[in-house]
Amino acid sequence: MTATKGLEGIVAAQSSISSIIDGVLTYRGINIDELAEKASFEEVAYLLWYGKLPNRKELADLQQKLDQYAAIPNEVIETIKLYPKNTNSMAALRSAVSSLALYDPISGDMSLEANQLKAIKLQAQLPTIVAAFARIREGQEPIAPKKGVSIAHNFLYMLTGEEPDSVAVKALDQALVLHADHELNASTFAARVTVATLSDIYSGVTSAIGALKGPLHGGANEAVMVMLEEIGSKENVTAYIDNALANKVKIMGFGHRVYKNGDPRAKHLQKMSLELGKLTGNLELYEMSTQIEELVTGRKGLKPNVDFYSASVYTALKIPRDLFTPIFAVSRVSGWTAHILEQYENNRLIRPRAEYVGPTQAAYIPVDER
Ligand SMILES: CC(=O)SCCNC(=O)CCNC(=O)[C@H](O)C(C)(C)COP(=O)(O)OP(=O)(O)OC[C@H]1O[C@@H](n2cnc3c(N)ncnc32)[C@H](O)[C@@H]1OP(=O)(O)O
Ligand SMILES: O=C([O-])CC(=O)C(=O)O
Repeated sequence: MTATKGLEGIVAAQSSISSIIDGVLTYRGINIDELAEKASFEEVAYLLWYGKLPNRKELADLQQKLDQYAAIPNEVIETIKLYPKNTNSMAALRSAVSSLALYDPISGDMSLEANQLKAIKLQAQLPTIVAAFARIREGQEPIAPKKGVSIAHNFLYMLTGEEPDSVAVKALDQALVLHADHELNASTFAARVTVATLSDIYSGVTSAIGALKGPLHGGANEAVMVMLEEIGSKENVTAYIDNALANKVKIMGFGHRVYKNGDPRAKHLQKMSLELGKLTGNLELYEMSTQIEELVTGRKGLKPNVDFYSASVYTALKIPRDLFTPIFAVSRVSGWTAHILEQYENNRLIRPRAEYVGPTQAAYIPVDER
């Protein structure tokens, strides 16, 4: 038995949710480029869960359910108020999402209908949790979700208490579409491993949030912003990148396990970053980012991934840096839950083997003789 480090190239599940074939990403067979231009995030969530785009009535029914479940239990709000104010935002999200299960009377109901409803509840409630956490830590009261608006609109409204402008809503909606699913990435795999024991959907999503938090995965979008802030201005880019590469420091937002010729989502985020930069009259972050891209691609052949330009996009939307990864979770919960439903549909325990490399035939030495 020989282990493959990082399971690179190992096909560990069958799935009909999203595909990456020859560098092209599709959700249920529809090219992400088309979805990014034309679809709303709610349509995409429906597509991921049910395998087809919703008609008007199906979309209206989904919107009605999202409205119905967007408020989070008061007990969850009260516990968020007890979290340390400077706690990590993904740790807060992980804890709050885990606690949702305690107040959901159907959390242990494993029927398909109950699990489909729990997927919608989680999708409705994650944005409310992230916005509530962001306000509570600032000493502000959380804002109740609005009815009849998109998740992107509602999130920006709950964050600020003000009606967001349509450009910001459109940009966030598009970012949510681009982050919704991505085949067997680490957090989705964590979710599938968890529920393959027949544990519940809340356990699966809690595992997934834990996996997304790390900087080699979703946490990279925040790390990109840390890097941009450290660099400070365009004049410093070359020295910073040269120094990082010379010291074998990874440049956040570059490289990918599957894409070797570029991540198809990155170009959409780059375009958004440019457009938002022009609109806000501040192109500094966009220009620094393109300069970094030129250097890293030129020196190492590495291309930006989905996390790279999302940092400047979210900053242009005035979203605090440590909410970038929670926003990734707000989008990816659609994909996680779709994968969890798919796993339940044709389940088998996921239990690979390890290549043992430790000592063999070691003797037990009594404690007083060690
Ligand atoms: C939503 C997402 O999860 S997208 C990914 C987000 N993560 C990041 O942006 C973090 C930075 N990138 C990385 O760490 C990696 O490219 C990963 C984790 C995305 C992919 O990792 P792997 O497929 O395991 O590639 P691995 O880390 O083994 O890298 C292969 C080689 O490229 C180098 N490399 C990979 N990414 C980078 C990078 N961002 N900067 C500098 N060098 C890099 C590695 O140092 C390694 O070089 P070596 O062979 O000389 O040791
Ligand atoms: O697929 C991966 O390994 C990481 C990624 O890009 C994602 O989860 O969106």
